[in-house]
Amino acid sequence: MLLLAGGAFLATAVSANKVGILQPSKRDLESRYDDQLIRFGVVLTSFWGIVGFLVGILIAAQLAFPILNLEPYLNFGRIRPLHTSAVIFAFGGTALITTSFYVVQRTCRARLALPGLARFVFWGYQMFILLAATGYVLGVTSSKEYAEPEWYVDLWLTAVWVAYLAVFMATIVKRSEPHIYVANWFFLAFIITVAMLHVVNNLAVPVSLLGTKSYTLFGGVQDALTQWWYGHNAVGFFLTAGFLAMMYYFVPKQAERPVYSYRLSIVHFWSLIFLYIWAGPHHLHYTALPDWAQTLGMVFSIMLWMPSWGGMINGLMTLNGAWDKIRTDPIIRMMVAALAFYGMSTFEGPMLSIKAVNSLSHYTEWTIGHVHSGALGWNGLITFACLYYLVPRLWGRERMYSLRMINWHFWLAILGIAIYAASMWVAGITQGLMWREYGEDGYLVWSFADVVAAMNPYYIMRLVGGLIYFAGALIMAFNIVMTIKGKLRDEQAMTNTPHDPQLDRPQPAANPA
Ligand code: HEM
Ligand code: HEM
Ligand SMILES: [Cu+2]
Repeated sequence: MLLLAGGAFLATAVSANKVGILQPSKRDLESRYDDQLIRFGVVLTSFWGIVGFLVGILIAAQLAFPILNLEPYLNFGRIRPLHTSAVIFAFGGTALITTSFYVVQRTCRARLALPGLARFVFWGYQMFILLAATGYVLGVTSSKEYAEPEWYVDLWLTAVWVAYLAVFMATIVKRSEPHIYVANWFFLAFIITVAMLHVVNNLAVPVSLLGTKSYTLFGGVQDALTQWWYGHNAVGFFLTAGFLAMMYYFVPKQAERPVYSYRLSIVHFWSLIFLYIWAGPHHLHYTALPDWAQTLGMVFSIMLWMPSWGGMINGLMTLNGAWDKIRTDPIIRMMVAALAFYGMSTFEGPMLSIKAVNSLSHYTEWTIGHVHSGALGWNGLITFACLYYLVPRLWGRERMYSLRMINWHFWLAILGIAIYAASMWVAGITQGLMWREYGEDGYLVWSFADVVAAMNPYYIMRLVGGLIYFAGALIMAFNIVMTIKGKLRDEQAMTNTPHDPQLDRPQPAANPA
């Protein structure tokens, strides 16, 4: 409450003083598009990424070295949701709002509608992040995974989100381009579905008006089903539909090719949307949920493989005729890797949803490996690539400060993901097999504590993978700062046979850098 009051005070002060954070700046009023929020968004996305990865590293270290559980504010139970919210909602959410405001203006050839409300959306969402994060550290939680914020934060986010829908829709309505490009379809599906999921899953009765505690409206297995209807579709519409929207704009742009198949994009859009909504019960296999509902979740998950790969194929095939760019353009290479990880995790997901497989994988680190091959590989890499696309354009620079640093970022990220995912896959399958191993006398061979101890080396490996991934993100942050400052690193081209016109500049004979 104090934070809200402080935020409102700050907002009033800032807008009264016309600092230009809450109003379009002069530069943006004169330019064709309203890009002020997008510049803030690019910086904040990088910032939240670094924060979120750092908290991920902290909890990874806590699992490897339990002595790092610092009671009460920094114990694992409070910091884990801080990590998941920081990466999904702060890093991912800011990236989505930022890119959606950028993309909708370009593809509609219209300025952002309702500029005042757009500023409320942007800064109000940052306020939501602060409200949620402070709550977690203080032990305020609704205990619903990925929906941990308590009722007062939920209400605030509802207001912000309705405004977001209004700004986005109004911009589409006033478009001067008759066609609504497919990226906007995906963004709209993301905004509308997240609104529905958020409102229904967070229906709750507060205990008191001035207290933080509330109780959910649902009970028992209904609560579990509502929660995973939400949780699964948070993956489907936040981490997938929204990021596919980014993919559909930035991959063709960077590749300088039209999207491979417009028809495929429409077909996989509608099938993705209709199938995702039903797959949630795969999170509740072998629970009190009726068996038919579990099977339903499994069947829809397996069908989901196809529209998912439809998106991957459409993205990859957009490079038709420009495949050499993978060698010459590190941003394209990052996009291709992101799509490959999207394909991998949407193959693994349907497999995990098969009940026989899930009986081994559920509750194990395998799930964590699956999550991070999607999160680090797909969401992380596609966001980094979009940031690299945006920064030079938003600040009017020729290119990023250093292309070679993008290359370093790429390889560090790939190495980090490989170590993270591989260690979790091995850990998870080991864990699952140890839990179910019977001896000849019919007793379980391993006690629970034995299995915990067996995980330790993998936890340390995962920590190393996370640190490497993080190092790549630090290089990106440095690269972005230098680009914004207007610096250009004098460096040799990535290859001697350049394709990208940006690389066609005459190169010095020797490498002075
Ligand atoms: C340096 C990078 C990262 C590290 C070191 C890291 C580490 C971790 C750790 C240690 C956990 C807890 C695992 C457990 O309880 O067994 C976790 C959970 C999670 N992380 Fe990350 N993470 C990183 C990046 C990300 C990113 C970028 C995202 C999403 C965009 C993400 C999403 C999640 C989610 C959704 C969970 C919960 C998984 C579940 O409950 O099944 N993480 N992470
Ligand atoms: C066709 C697509 C996908 C299907 C069918 C699918 C299916 C599954 C299944 C069966 C689980 C394990 C449930 C359990 O045993 O508890 C799971 C967990 C998870 N998946 Fe996926 N997955 C898909 C794609 C993705 C992608 C692309 C991402 C991330 C970008 C992702 C993020 C997650 C997360 C965060 C969890 C952990 C939820 C939790 O327990 O906290 N999934 N998924
Ligand atoms: Cu799911």
